[in-house]
Amino acid sequence: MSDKVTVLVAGSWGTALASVLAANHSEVYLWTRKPEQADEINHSHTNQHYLPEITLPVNIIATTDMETAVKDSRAVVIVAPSSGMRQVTHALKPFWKKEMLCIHATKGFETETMKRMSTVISEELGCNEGEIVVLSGPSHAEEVVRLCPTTVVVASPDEGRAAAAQELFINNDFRVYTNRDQVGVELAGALKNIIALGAGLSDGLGFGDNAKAALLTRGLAEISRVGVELGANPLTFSGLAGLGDLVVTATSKHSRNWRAGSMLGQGKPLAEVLESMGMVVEGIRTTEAAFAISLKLKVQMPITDQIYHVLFKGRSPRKAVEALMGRDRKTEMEAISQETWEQWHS
Ligand SMILES: NC(=O)c1ccc[n+]([C@@H]2O[C@H](COP(=O)([O-])OP(=O)(O)OC[C@H]3O[C@@H](n4cnc5c(N)ncnc54)[C@H](O)[C@@H]3O)[C@@H](O)[C@H]2O)c1
Ligand SMILES: O=P(O)(O)OC[C@H](O)CO
Repeated sequence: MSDKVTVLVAGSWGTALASVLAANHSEVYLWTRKPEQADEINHSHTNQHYLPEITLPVNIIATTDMETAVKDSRAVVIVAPSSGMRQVTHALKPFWKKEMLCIHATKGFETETMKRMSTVISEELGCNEGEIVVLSGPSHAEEVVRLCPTTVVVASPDEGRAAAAQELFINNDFRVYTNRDQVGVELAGALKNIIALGAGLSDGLGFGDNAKAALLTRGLAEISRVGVELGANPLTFSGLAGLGDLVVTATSKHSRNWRAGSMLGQGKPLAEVLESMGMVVEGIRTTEAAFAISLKLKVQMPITDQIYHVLFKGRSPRKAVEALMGRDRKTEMEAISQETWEQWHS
């Protein structure tokens, strides 16, 4: 089998994952829709807009031609933002072969349908959802390209495919665990972005560490709650894709979700915040999807509910905090359904 591997889309994370793969494999093809970006990567070995001051490995070959990118590849890693996932996977389909390993590293939902990314990909490629591997965990692109030690998890119910994805990526700087809980890993990676926005809002309002610790802890409780209702293993939320990624996204200066939340907390309007980012802020769309899911499943997500109203209904961040702090008195475990509680303690 050839040693060629392919990454679809050359944003921050796609480029960083291509760099990891370039350390392990002889040829890494990186597909982008932008010809000027492909030229920059091939000639200057940089991707300045997304990863300033980083020199990329020379065995990353950028192209705008999907067939060139994918032909004879052993694995395709899709790193489109959730908003572009269906379109990118649709473009991949004519060149896709069943024997290729398909991995995605996107953290979000298709907002219109509330579907997870593995569902969207499997629908477009015409394969089983379980054949897709999801890569997630605490991993900012800016640190991965500087070879800072990073750990991630690759998840699929197909243990052979998860092991193959582990083998593809693992090296001394990038440690990869496997997990069978594809649903949980995918949901944890997407939903933590909402709580990271909330942590940014709290910091933007000038609150302290107590507020942030509360948001992370109660946030983890509510994303685990909805995750379990959607079929996740609750333990996944204590792992790299859950707690690990929640901590990094809610506290790191690299986090776009935290930064966006912080600007909103300082009173900037959403449109201005998004304009100034120049990169995707997945938590915005994810809040919309999670709010709709919580209504549909009748699962309590009080923090998500408040952030939804701040983002889309003009509620002031201060009013949102008041609403959270003034909720009915509860025991800490009260919001967990009886059924889930019994499952955990049986
Ligand atoms: N940046 C990180 O550190 C990081 C880490 C882990 C996971 N992620 C996840 O990876 C995904 C991608 O994020 P990113 O940071 O690379 O975003 P980014 O904003 O840095 O780059 C997104 C890229 O996707 C391209 N794109 C958007 N829609 C497209 C379409 N329809 N067709 C083709 N190209 C399209 C854009 O042109 C851009 O180059 C997100 O789900 C994010 O949560 C990011
Ligand atoms: O920069 P963010 O907020 O999109 O977060 C990136 C990753 O999800 C961190 O693991």
